[in-house]
Amino acid sequence: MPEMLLEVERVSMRFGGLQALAELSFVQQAGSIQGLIGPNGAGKSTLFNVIAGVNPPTGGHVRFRGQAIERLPAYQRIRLGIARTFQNLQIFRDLTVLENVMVGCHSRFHGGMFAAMLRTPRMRAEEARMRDIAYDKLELLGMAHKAGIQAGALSFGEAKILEIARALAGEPTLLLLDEPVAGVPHGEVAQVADVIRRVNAQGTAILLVEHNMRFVMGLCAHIVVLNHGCKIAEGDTRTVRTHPDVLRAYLGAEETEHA
Ligand SMILES: Nc1ncnc2c1ncn2[C@@H]1O[C@H](COP(=O)(O)OP(=O)(O)OP(=O)(O)O)[C@@H](O)[C@H]1O
Repeated sequence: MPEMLLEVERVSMRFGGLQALAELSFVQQAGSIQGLIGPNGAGKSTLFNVIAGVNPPTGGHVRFRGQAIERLPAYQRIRLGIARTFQNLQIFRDLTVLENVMVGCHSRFHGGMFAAMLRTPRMRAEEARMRDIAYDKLELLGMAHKAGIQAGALSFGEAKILEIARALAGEPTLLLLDEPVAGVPHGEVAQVADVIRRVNAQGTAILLVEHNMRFVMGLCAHIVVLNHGCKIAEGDTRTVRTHPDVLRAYLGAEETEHA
């Protein structure tokens, strides 16, 4: 029996008069890849923010490995094993690729600022360890040969993969990917899909928000569909693709398939 990793239970999110999420419930098993789709404004990013700890929900519960986390600050959730990437690229363009990934290691290390400034032996050892972990992540994602170059010189697809590598540096058990192929040229999409499969093969569960339907259907065995903050369908790709409410929601929103 697979472990229940994430339980979203009747989660609501209200911004003033706007109900962005309405009593939304779903679960995610450890080690699974799950898609979260829905037209613009359906509530996908709001849900990511609730799970990652940007905003507490106005109702309901989020449990991670059985523990209620909906009131925990974001940094504590990272330590528990929840990592995310963002819709808009957030890399440090002037740092090297390796240094960008090392930034993601900080949640796992505890050397203080003074230790860092004084470059104590402990701090130097931590830094060497971070370098090794960061390099391992780049190797896993097929980016080790770019470790020393400036992140600003990467292609857009590589930069999106770099963000995934940085999120992995904290050794998450759940990775939230917010539109990993938005804006990625067609020729690089398969590379990002391959990276996501590799990450998942290492045991990391993935919750994937993406508008590119072919990409989602190719990666996810199970998909949850939101519209106007409510879950309108969930199931395997076939169930979701043929569900009348899903077809109606997408037709109404003029969604297009990018791939
Ligand atoms: N901080 C906020 N304050 C007020 N309203 C918000 C806030 N964040 C989101 N919303 C509203 O909540 C609703 C859901 O937005 P959300 O960004 O979660 O949708 P989405 O499914 O991620 O859309 P997209 O696919 O376009 O990214 C929208 O109506 C949005 O305008």
